[in-house]
Amino acid sequence: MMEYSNRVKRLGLTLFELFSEALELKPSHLKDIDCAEEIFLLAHYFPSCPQPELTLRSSGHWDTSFLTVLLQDQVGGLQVFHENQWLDITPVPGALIINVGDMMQLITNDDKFVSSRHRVLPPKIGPRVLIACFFRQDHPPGTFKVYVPIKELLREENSPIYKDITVNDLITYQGSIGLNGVKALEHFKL
Ligand SMILES: O=C(O)CCC(=O)C(=O)O
Ligand SMILES: [Fe+2]
Repeated sequence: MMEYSNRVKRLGLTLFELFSEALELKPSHLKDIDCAEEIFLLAHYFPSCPQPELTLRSSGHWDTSFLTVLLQDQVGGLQVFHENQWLDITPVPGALIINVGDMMQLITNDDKFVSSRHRVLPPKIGPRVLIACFFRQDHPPGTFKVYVPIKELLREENSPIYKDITVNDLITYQGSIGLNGVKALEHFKL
């Protein structure tokens, strides 16, 4: 697990460089504001479900991270909401899935990167195993960094859309409303 998370952290450095360049910022910009600094790792185990139609699907949600790196096995079940429909993210051996999270949307001020809504269907044939690495701070309370839209991305017609918040503000609010199809980031709109 340590080896894997170290490799994901290394991958994160490259991803945040590419995202910085896509935003026409200097390559180290997102790293310099500590987006790549920490990961929170979750290992999911979904037991097989003989009658998935009788269960609740894991609700659609948006990750609170800057970016999330997912490693899924061959069982599948992940779906992303795109153009008003749920699309299967079919497993590809050896491939990772990168999700844009709410903190990335916040710092880019809705300009280029919007967090992806996704959900997971229960596996008919399982179990399903998935490792999720969230690039976000995971600190003791009170030590979270406040994030603001990146000023280089703000133009006259593009003033800040969100309040200045920490990822903990998002996580706490999301925890209070649950995964009920409401995007936590919306709550922090100015
Ligand atoms: O199980 C999956 O494929 C996705 C898990 C997920 O979305 C999450 O942990 O936030
Ligand atoms: Fe997620």
